[in-house]
Amino acid sequence: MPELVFFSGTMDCGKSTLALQIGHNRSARGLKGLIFTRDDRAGEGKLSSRLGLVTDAIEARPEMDLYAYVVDELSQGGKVDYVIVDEAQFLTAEQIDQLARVVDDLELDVYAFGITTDFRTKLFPGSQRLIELADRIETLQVEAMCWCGARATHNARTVDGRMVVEGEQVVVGDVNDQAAEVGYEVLCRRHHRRRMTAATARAAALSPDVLPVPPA
Ligand SMILES: Nc1ncnc2c1ncn2[C@@H]1O[C@H](COP(=O)(O)OP(=O)(O)O)[C@@H](O)[C@H]1O
Ligand SMILES: Cc1cn([C@H]2C[C@H](O)[C@@H](COP(=O)(O)O)O2)c(=O)[nH]c1=O
Repeated sequence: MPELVFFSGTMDCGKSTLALQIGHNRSARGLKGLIFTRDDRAGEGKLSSRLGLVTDAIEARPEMDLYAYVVDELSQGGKVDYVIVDEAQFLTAEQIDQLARVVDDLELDVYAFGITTDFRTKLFPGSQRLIELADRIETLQVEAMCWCGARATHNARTVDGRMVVEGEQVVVGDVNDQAAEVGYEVLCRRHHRRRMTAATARAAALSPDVLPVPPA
């Protein structure tokens, strides 16, 4: 039975790597997939992993009808056995409905990869619709970690090194990019709530207020 599967997790937990692996294993068996993405860090029409692998992909612009695209491909004699979508959080709710239609009417598996919540802990529209419609939601097994060692469950945004909780929902960026004005860091919920990034935790540990006081 074909499925709409949502592989979700924080930033930097291996989603794009898994997307590339699923595509690789299927193409090794002669299957042909369509790969969509939107706003990958590597640029337009690319699906890239931090492990260094990158592949060409179809840029899923907001106005694009993904169901119609797959139907067009098939009616022009193209072979499509499955569909992969990376950065699925950026898709519109309508586009997720179109993906569900690809599964139900064209009987193709659709594997969607994305983060669920933004830097304010609010759902992205694409992720919300995937949670509503997916046959299966898979949490990535390689867990990203907060600086405290706990499993990272939330994505924080930093601007000039300081964690922020207001701003545009979409700003393409990366974790561990010291040079960028806007950066990201994955945190556990406790430290996201306290707005405590690795840098602020380090600064607090060095502050005289929390240094052990020697006995008088
Ligand atoms: N130098 C490295 N050696 C081993 N694994 C790495 C290295 N750099 C990144 N990774 C792995 O790649 C993961 C990020 O993969 P990626 O597919 O880009 O994540 P996502 O798409 O979820 O943001 C990291 O969690 C880590 O497991
Ligand atoms: C939390 C958050 C992230 N983004 C952007 C930053 C990256 O470009 C992508 C996530 O990519 P990854 O492969 O999962 O690392 O999303 C954003 O625009 N807004 C946010 O709140």
